[in-house]
Amino acid sequence: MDSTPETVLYASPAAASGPKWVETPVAYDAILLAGFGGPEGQGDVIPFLRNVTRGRGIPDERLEEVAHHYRHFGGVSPINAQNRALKAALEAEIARRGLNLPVYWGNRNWAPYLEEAVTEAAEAGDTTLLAIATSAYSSFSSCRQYREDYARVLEATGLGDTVTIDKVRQFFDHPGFVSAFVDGVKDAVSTYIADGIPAEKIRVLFSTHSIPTADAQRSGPRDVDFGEGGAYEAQHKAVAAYVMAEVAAAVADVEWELVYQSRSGPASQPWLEPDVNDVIAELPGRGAEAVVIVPLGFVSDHMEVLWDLDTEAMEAAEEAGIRAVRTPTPGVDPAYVSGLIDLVEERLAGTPKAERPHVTDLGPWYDVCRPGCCENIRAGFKPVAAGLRP
Ligand SMILES: CC1=C(CCC(=O)O)c2cc3nc(cc4[nH]c(cc5[nH]c(cc1n2)c(C)c5CCC(=O)O)c(CCC(=O)O)c4C)C(CCC(=O)O)=C3C
Ligand SMILES: [Fe+2]
Repeated sequence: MDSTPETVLYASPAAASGPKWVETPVAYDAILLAGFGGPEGQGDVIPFLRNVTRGRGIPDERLEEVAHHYRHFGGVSPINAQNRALKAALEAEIARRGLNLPVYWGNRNWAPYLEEAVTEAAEAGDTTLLAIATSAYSSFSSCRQYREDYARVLEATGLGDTVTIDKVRQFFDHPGFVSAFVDGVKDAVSTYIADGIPAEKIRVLFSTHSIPTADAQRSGPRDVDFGEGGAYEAQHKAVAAYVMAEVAAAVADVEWELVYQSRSGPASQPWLEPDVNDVIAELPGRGAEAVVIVPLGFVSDHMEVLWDLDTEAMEAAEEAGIRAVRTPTPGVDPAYVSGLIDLVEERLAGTPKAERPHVTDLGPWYDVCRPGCCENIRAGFKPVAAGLRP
């Protein structure tokens, strides 16, 4: 493993002194909505995949192999349209609350890029930015990689001395994020029961993106032991347990498990398991007649949801001969949108940790990532923004 020490470039004054929770108000000028990005036509697919795998020199022939699900949908990922809708919904909520906070939207891997968003903000005189990434949990891919990209963009634009970028806490257990999942599972279980399927024959599968086990172990702060799957797995399990307790109180007690999807990378490298489709195939043998698939790791219906769940997992359920339904992602659900603005307001107000909403014992999560948090086994440490100076 690369043992280069972490460099935190561009830590804001709020993050420089050392609290894990920023309890002093910070007068942010604007929100930076940071998305993953996706192609919007067949011609975009390979250049997009080159961006996703930047710096790893993967030949185009290999990229074409992972392009098939984009090709199937005409080369268009739904993710940019979803982020446009989210930006509009956030702006409406900000206006409703009478706040003065422009929202600049940019992606890590496709236009509009983060570079453009940060440049536009700086030109408007908005230099103290609070980032909301469309990613709820802790891991390299869902947290640190965004922070590396903020640093890369500040470096590339030469705005490192002018612009600071902080981030809202990972919001996996914020009630606004969790609400759509609770409602979705309640509805799905009630519908099955109304159709005459007893609760004992229903299984709920919470599905999230698989990641290399080495990354999972390093997810979250280094100085806390979250067990073998790191903070990433612990966060998903805690949220799923919360959702199922709500379902048990309102509808019925149903068995559940956490499963993984969208594995990539070489077969020799261990990734988190079990795979959603393998578990679905086993369900009839375990006495299940119906399955509820919950896209717990995803904020909107992007390609991983449409392809890996709505296409592949649904096929697996059909082959297994069981009923299956996929519950909604937060998308632009009003509870989610308003929860994201609550996350911004707690930073503007410096709300004490004890007053911050969270539905699991793991939260509320840190405003400022600790040094070494969410390390990536493959790349070691690249410079990051939104961190605590080590
Ligand atoms: C944890 C996680 C999230 C959730 C957090 C978040 O939302 O950020 C996420 C989101 C997404 N991942 C996406 C797409 C891709 N992810 C890839 C590759 C990878 N993802 C990984 C993990 C995650 N990924 C990992 C460990 C890899 C392999 C190593 C690497 O390459 O870093 C590849 C390369 C090809 C391949 O390996 O399959 C693609 C094309 C899209 C866009 C979808 C759309 O277009 O609608 C989104 C939202
Ligand atoms: Fe991914």
